[in-house]
Amino acid sequence: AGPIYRDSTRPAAERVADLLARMSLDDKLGQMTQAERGALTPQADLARYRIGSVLSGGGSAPTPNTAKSWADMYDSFQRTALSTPLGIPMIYGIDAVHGHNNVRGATIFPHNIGLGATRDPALVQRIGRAVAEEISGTGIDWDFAPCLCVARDDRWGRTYESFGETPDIPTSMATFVTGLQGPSLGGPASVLATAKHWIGDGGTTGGKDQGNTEVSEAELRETHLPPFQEALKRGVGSVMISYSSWNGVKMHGNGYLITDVLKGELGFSGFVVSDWQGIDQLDGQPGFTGDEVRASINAGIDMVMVPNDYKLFISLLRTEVTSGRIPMSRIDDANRRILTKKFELGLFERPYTDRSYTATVGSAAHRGIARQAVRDSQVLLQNKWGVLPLPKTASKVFVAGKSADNIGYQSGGWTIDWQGGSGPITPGTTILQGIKNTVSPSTTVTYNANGDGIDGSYKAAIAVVGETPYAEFKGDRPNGLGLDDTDLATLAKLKASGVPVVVVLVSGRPLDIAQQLPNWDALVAAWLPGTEGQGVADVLFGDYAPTGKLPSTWMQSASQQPINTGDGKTPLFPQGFGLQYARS
Ligand SMILES: OC[C@@H]1[C@@H](O)[C@H](O)[C@@H](O)c2nc(CNc3ccccc3)cn21
Repeated sequence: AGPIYRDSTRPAAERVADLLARMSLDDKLGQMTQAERGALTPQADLARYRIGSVLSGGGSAPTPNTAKSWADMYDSFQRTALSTPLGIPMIYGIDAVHGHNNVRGATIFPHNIGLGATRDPALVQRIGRAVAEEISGTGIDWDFAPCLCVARDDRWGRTYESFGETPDIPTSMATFVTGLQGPSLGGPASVLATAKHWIGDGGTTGGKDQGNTEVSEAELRETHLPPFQEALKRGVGSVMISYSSWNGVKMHGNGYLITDVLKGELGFSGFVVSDWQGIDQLDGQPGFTGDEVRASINAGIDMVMVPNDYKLFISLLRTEVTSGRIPMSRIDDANRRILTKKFELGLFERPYTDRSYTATVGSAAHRGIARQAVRDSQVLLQNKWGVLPLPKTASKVFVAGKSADNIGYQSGGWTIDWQGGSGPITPGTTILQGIKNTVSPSTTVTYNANGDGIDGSYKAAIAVVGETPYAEFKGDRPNGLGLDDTDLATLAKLKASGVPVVVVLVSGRPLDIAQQLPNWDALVAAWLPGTEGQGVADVLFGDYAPTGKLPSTWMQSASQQPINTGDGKTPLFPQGFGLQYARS
């Protein structure tokens, strides 16, 4: 019989204890180190430095970017990891935050704000399962999702990653964890989930990304904690620390909230991972130092997303340990947490890609789930004289707007590239294509992004407008949330034609549109629907009635931000608002 840690019939705790006893200090330090795939050159460094985890940052993909080459890449890294004396498998993490969004051809689901509008936790669980299958098909075992942020200020560039502005909606959508992991880790296509970002990322002053959340502990616990409690109840295996600060203290160095509250009071038994270069920010200077390594590890961080200078990290960590400034008990605790999840995931038994899932990437079944999610996320905000649903048999329909025929725009950030992109960046159905698929063969659909060619002969004009993609701090909008000049010009042209105007807003958050709204006959918030734009047309032409409800308060003006339900301010539309079609 081999060593206990290789015996899959033994409880994880026993296997961990046996393995830990066999590990050198270097083995242990390596397990706490996560390196970016592009930084691991030569790849043999993964073994030489006993690196325990690899990640793809946003957009960091193999060439060609196909599911098969992702799986081949994963297996190659894993083979290197297993070549070490103890053969501890590496765990690979990625941001699959609205589908396996770095992989070309993957199903791209609506971003979380749209899923919040569905108020359907069971649907979100099904989405988690579908995403887990696509992730598993590429070998990857760990998803840096769901973001359980409670976005309080729409000026924040990550508002679309939030399921809603009050804790009840993100809490209800923690079902995504169960979808990803399964009822317990290690089952079919089980992928480790990450509750992020601990804690208070959505509550910063002014909605500044990586800013300062200035609230009492009672407010922090009341508003930002409940979604994490639900994720813990569902057995979430990892928690990622927020870049933000709480009352001026960087979360990445906050021992009270990480160790005393998350691990102690809440009893979190998984492992805590930093954000990308998160520990570098503790001293306000670029790069990381031994002091920052010590402060973050002693605060309770178990694994550091370095992600590039892993040699320096390991060297500094070793010095902090041999000097006694980081106790060995902390190192062992971090290793126990990390190794427990690797054992529970079944990585020691099944370290390589299960190729039976590779064909699920972008499958019709998954795209069908995504299309349903798109339908259910549409929120009808205005519908004068019941202009919606549009008749499929209308003789002529005009479509305008920069976002009507653009997979990149309708998917938003975190799609193929970190910041997203424009045009046919991955296979999907644009909203325009969806419209064309829906109308009758005798209907003429004319598309012009700027609205050129509109005249009174059209039954209606559909203007698909809104935001171009962004992620994180690049999406912060401290100086206004209005439509851009391109969209305003398009809308003015349509208005001048006298034809009824149906506006479809493709955005990651409520926008400041109160002034323009009276000129529109109908308004549908489509959020960031992803690749299955057919779901928008399904609602516009009545195959499905709109059922979406606002997950966040819709401002009258950006000057009201932050504006949230119950704060006494008068919104344009309250959280929970959503019209239905008149009974036909
Ligand atoms: O992609 C890894 C993490 C992600 O899980 C976190 O939610 C997010 O806060 C996060 N931000 C970065 C920073 N990304 C980055 C991309 C290109 C250049 C520099 C930094 C990485 N990550």
